[in-house]
Amino acid sequence: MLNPQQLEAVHYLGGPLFVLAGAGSGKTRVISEKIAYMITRAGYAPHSIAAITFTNKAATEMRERVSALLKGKQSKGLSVSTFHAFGMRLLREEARHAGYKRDFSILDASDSGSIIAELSDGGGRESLFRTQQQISRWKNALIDPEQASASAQDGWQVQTAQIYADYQAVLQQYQAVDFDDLIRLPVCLLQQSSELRVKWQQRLRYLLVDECQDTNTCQYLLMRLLSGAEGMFTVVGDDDQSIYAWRGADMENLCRLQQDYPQLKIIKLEQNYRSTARILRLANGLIANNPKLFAKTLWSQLGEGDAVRVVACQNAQHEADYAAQQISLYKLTRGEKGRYADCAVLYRGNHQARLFEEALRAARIPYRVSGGQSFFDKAEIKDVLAYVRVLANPDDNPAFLRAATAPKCGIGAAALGKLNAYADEHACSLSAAAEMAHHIWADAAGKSMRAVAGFAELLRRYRHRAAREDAGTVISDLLRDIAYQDYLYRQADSPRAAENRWRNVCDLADWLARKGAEDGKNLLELAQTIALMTLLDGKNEEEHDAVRLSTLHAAKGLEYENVFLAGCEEGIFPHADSIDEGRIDEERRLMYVGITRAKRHLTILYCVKRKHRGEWLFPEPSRFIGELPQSELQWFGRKGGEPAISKAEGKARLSGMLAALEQKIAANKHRT
Ligand SMILES: Nc1ncnc2c1ncn2[C@@H]1O[C@H](COP(=O)(O)OP(=O)(O)OP(=O)(O)O)[C@@H](O)[C@H]1O
Ligand SMILES: [Mg+2]
Repeated sequence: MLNPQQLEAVHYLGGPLFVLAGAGSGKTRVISEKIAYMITRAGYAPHSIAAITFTNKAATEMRERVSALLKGKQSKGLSVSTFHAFGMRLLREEARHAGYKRDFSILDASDSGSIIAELSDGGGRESLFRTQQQISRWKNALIDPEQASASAQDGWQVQTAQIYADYQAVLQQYQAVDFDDLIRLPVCLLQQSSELRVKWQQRLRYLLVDECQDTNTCQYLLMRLLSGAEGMFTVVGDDDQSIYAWRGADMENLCRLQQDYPQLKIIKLEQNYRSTARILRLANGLIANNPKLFAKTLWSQLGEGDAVRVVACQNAQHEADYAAQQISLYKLTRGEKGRYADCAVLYRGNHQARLFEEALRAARIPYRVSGGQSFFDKAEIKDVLAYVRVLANPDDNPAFLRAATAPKCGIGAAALGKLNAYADEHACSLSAAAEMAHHIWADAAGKSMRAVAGFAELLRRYRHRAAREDAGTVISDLLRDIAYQDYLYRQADSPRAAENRWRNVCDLADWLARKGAEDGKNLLELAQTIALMTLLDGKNEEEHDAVRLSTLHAAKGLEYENVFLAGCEEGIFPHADSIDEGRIDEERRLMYVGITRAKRHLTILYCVKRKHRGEWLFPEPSRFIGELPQSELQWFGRKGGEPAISKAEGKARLSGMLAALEQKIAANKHRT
């Protein structure tokens, strides 16, 4: 049952609406319920509604939720996606207005990083990162290369503006866009053409945006352009959970809403349905240390709940073992009802994941990592996807290069150089140059010539098949024809490593087959879908009962019964860079996000000793622990406090528990 404020938000369709509320107050739920209400009661056709979520995973969840609420009524045509996926859809449809083909490639951060590295002369990783960030910032502020150059403040900016101009030219030549373009280009198109604006505004009668505190200026503009002057939208958000300022998200956008839409209605939600009263008091106590943009209160009816534990661990190994052991205990003491998937370990940086993975593996606890190195960043996956990309978009030269060299098919550096020269001279793509192998090499029997012609023929054949046959068949035949498995075994350090990598490739092939069948898309059409999935949340995984290991950033919007906040130490969380650069408020909001993921059980972990670059450091506990209402905390392992269980003791207990669990499972099997 929705509460009166939630109902009001669901029913209000009279103009722009902003639902401003703290964590766990049902903002996301309001969006799902509102979509269902609009379709079943208010006469909106599903295809006239677009909902925007922050991650692909959130979009999947929302889609499922809405279809459950619709109880069989059709939701076909309803768009629930991230800003980037939405932008891609628009751009695909209007590609020619932006000088692109429909099948443009989408480059991820590392692809665009390599292009930028090639365009800039020298400089280390640090300087490349700065350049890439600056270009991204310009793009998000809708500043084009000429404007960037005109407004450059110093030598570095002048140089970077030049790289920006070259970079854009290369993207155009490759028929590729980067992630920023997926929002920027639609915004430019809609700004420039009133015809397109009207077309899209008429098509989308209503827009709903979740997590709007994290939209950047470009995304905000897209929203405004799509919803027109009337502002037919509902946005929901929480200024206390704004954690993407470093990527250009701007809380000012929340204030801008009020200026841009004087008729804006604001509804506040105050009841939290997620967490116990004690967890909420901690969250409220912490965030009170930040300056307030909007005043909010949050209360819960879910009872006081357990004390929140703060555990001083001896070192990072101990921290990981402790979490693993507590998770076993949690599962064991709840019998049938206990699920690993109700537990999450959240941390500030990806590098913290490894020890938890090892500890969970040792304790035979299934887990999933999110927000970490994406599945799609693995070399073998990028290799296979390079084939998919170059099949979909022959102009994608980086994909051509990667595909032509992994596995090696007899095309050496010299041959590639020759191809490149031909492509430059004739202003064509490498794929097109490869088709001309007979012209480029006079000797028809030469090895290079045969290799290049063979590769061109392979691409041609598969391009033809990919447009007609189902994705699964095409990809598995392709893998066989290029002997990719043999290549992995030749390349890898050990057969085991090769086996793992081949398993990843098979996972990808299975997934492509399934996704293709589900969405009715062929391999060429899937290419763009895949590119988008690398953003933020990696591969869409099948849900099964597994502990979630996640960065705090990637945990936004989610909830778990039992949450462990790991590495709460000065330098780690808050992060050393944020301390140096005075970005503590944003780190505090991140801590607020972490605390409010917990429904019932919350454990805060820190290490008194941690190895950093081979040296032992003795970090201070995070200042955020000190800012929490101390009477709500129960300490373990601190001098004079209750001891955290020692490592040896923990291991002994854990193996005892595992044995008991195995017995139980065996007994169950017997019975059935
Ligand atoms: N009226 C209600 N009655 C019962 N449960 C509710 C109600 N509204 C929301 N909930 C539940 O409360 C939990 C939190 O809701 P939701 O995720 O929508 O909150 P949120 O405001 O989006 O949180 P966050 O700020 O973390 O994104 C969910 O489990 C949701 O199903
Ligand atoms: Mg939410």
